[in-house]
Amino acid sequence: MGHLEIKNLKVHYPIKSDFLFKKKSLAAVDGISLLMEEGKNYGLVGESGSGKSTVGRAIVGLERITAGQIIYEGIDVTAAIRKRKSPHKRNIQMIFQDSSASLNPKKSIGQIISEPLHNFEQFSLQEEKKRVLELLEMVGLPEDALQRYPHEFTGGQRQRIALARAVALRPKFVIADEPISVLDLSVQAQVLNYMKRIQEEYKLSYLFISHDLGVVKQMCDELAIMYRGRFVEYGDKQDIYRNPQHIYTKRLLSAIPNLDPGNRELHKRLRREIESEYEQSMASYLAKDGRISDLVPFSETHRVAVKPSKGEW
Ligand SMILES: Nc1ncnc2c1ncn2[C@@H]1O[C@H](COP(=O)(O)OP(=O)(O)OP(=O)(O)O)[C@@H](O)[C@H]1O
Repeated sequence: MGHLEIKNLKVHYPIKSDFLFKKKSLAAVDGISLLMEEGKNYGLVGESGSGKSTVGRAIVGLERITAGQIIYEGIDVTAAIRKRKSPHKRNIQMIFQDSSASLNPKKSIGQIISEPLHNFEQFSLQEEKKRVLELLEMVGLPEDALQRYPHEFTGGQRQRIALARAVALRPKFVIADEPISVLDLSVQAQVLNYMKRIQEEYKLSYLFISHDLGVVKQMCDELAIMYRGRFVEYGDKQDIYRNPQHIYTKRLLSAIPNLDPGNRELHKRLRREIESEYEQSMASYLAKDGRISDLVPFSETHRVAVKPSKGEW
């Protein structure tokens, strides 16, 4: 079984400093590690600005890494993955949130989907067309989509086109960065269904990036909760939903709208825990005249024990 490992990844962006000669940087990702096994799905969840997209982009080689390693099948690909035609790219692909930016408006759907095939396969024209049609069918689009352009499709259809392009080379890992967050609810479910179906067929793994714990619940086996460039909690999905350890995770969970009736009790419990933790930290903050950052102890990563799960959450 293949695996993709991220080891102590850091991505720091240089920022302007008030002082001459003093360089400052923003730690968008500040030392995260994750081991992804082929066939399993992973969720990366956090608020806007927590560093999720930067992690995804770094894994596929779109960011300059400050420190750390990307290891695929035991091989350090950190430098190689940054090259446009790196052979590792065929196994690690990405879908972006905004399809109007990620699909070139000047290229037809046929050209867009066949691009990775051009770069990595030695197909004849006929073979290439056959494969593109196969991919279109997989994402539920008609043959005549081949000659049409991205603006002629809805947001949901464009994400399906992006999905077809991402899986054209049968990659082992697909990083999906908020792939459905700008779509209507009914369309969201449709795109997720195509993603699931393709996963079953290709046995690939998704790293599903989202700000919404409700969405990743359907898609992932394991979850990492990210806050200010670090993981504050990592573990089995069921465990995290049933028994979140970190106050930040509790806050994200308690913010999920429309919880099923069975989970209202959990909601209430989380709210009580959040209030009590907040009061405690406020008391200790006032007692020792600490810094604001002492208010909530966000620095520690909680590992949730992986227990056998009893039924769906
Ligand atoms: N190219 C860049 N240069 C400087 N700072 C950046 C750059 N890209 C991202 N950042 C900053 O890094 C931090 C993390 O950004 P990132 O986009 O990874 O977060 P995110 O959790 O994916 O949020 P969102 O869901 O809003 O995209 C933010 O503070 C952002 O402003």
